[in-house]
Amino acid sequence: MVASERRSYRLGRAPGGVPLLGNALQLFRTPLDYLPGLRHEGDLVRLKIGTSTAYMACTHDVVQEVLHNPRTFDKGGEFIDTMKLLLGDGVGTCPAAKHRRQRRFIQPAFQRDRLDHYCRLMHDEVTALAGSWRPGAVIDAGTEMSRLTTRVTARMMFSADIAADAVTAVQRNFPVVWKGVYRRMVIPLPLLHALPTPANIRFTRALRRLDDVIIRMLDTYRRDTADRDDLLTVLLTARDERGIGLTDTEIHDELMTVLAAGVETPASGLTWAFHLLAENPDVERKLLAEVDAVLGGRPASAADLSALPYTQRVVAEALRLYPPVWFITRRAVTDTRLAGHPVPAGSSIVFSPYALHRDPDVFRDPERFDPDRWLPENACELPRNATITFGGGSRKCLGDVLANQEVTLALASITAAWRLRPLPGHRIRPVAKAELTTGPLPMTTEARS
Ligand code: HEM
Repeated sequence: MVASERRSYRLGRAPGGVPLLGNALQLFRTPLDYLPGLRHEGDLVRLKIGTSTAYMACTHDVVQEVLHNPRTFDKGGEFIDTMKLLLGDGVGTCPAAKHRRQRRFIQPAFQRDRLDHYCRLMHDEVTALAGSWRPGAVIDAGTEMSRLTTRVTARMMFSADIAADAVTAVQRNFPVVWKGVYRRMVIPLPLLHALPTPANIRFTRALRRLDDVIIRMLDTYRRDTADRDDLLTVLLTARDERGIGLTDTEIHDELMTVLAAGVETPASGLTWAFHLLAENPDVERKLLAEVDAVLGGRPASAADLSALPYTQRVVAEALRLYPPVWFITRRAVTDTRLAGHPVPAGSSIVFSPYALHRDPDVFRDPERFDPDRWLPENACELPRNATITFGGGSRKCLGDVLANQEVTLALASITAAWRLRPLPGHRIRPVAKAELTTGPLPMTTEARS
């Protein structure tokens, strides 16, 4: 059922637009202050970005209508075109017409039987990371979490013994590439990015090195066809119903997609969780009690997950308040209607998990960090798909279960051994980049006995 069949939905106009720029200043400078307020203007709100028009879906039903009509509201628009520089027609950026095929190829890598293997990788990596810290040191929580999730994702892609160099190369080069792609998304001026500035040279070099790693790994895996528990093996062996496999370019695009989708998002979720624990001592106390009772100081493994329900609620609530993917776009491919209102072909459709998760009509006291809103007896009062942390419909995140496990295991394993304390007087504000980050978050490592 589409939203407009349930009740009538208001079409509004975004406030504060100025000639020529429209609402671009608010959108690019202060999106996290501006977007949540748009729900007061309507369920669907028309925005001007320069000379083009975008429609923001502001309420739950309207967002669901967009997510569940992927052929009408398809991937497209400037952001997606820029992402394609890196991801080509990978599963996350390809149009609906290609999507089912791409998703079928990559889906086996996310099946339950493989998740235990990824949890073992996480166990190894988090043990190594936490073992490298010294009591009383000041670390930047975001940087440390990115290091962790980059290594886990790279090892998920290439598990061969001989792939250690490839994992290191991904760890070195991916952050540079991702930063460069983000710069190209917010400043869509190709000529500027072609200038031989130090940042552009670093970007081109890091991109070339990542491409080289993938070519080298393809070559290695083709020569030695051992059955490996990793993404590259899944992509190399997958066949469609006609027995046709993926081309090298398609494999490249899927590997890059997993890096782009799977590294910084869990790192952001984890970093926010550490910040929120430091700000909410009651929650921290309950979490530490659970972690101590279950783990007794050792790192967590997949078998511990079911015994860590409070930790899982902390993760769900951190991801509600600070969803790493804070802004999502689509493009209307034909003249259509959304929430009962006409939307011309080519219009951008946008929505924000950050704004939607703060809707007081859905979440009581939405700004409050309250893991117990996810207790079954409380969560049953929320509408279905109340949060869109992982999107929805046929383009829902492929790594949703994996990401929840990854963040829960890392949070439990680190808090079993360490308390991360914020530096006195250091204030943070959410920074809306490609992901929603805390910005610099220096924390002192306090060993727990
Ligand atoms: C907390 C961590 C994560 C969050 C918040 C997150 C969020 C999302 C969201 C919102 C989407 C949908 C975007 C849209 O509709 O345009 C998405 C798609 C996707 N995610 Fe995640 N993600 C996370 C972790 C991961 C991980 C760990 C992986 C893989 C290792 C992954 C792989 C993907 C892929 C492949 C897609 C594209 C799916 C498709 O279009 O069919 N994600 N993610």
